[in-house]
Amino acid sequence: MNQEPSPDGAALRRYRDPAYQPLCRTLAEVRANIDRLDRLIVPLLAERGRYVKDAARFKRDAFQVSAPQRQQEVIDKVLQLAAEHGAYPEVVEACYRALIAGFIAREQQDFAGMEAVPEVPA
Ligand SMILES: O=C(O)C(=O)C[C@]1(C(=O)O)C=C[C@@H](O)C=C1
Repeated sequence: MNQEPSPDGAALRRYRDPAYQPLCRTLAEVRANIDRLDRLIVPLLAERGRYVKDAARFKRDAFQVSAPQRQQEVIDKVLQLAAEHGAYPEVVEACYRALIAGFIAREQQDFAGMEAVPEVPA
């Protein structure tokens, strides 16, 4: 029978690595920390989204919105940050590929609703 884990029960398993230091006494405590971090992450994603929206003002066409070279720079940068902070690289890369895909879709929509700035004659 499938059953969700008990939030308040004692640990059922342990890591074989003797150096592993548990962070929490219960799953409820683990989840309270995950929820705390999600409350920090989502506002940061909202702020990031506002800058992506602003980026559309500086672009000429759909290729520039997609900016594949910049996408690769962002992936390389976050993989470097993952290494510095001990984050799982495959998780960071998957998150950022999904994030960028979502942001590009939004930016393409924003771009389609914009008008060109008239060019000022020299
Ligand atoms: O840097 C840009 O030009 C952006 O629009 C931002 C961003 C990003 O989410 O980091 C989004 C779309 C582009 O594919 C490249 C990067």
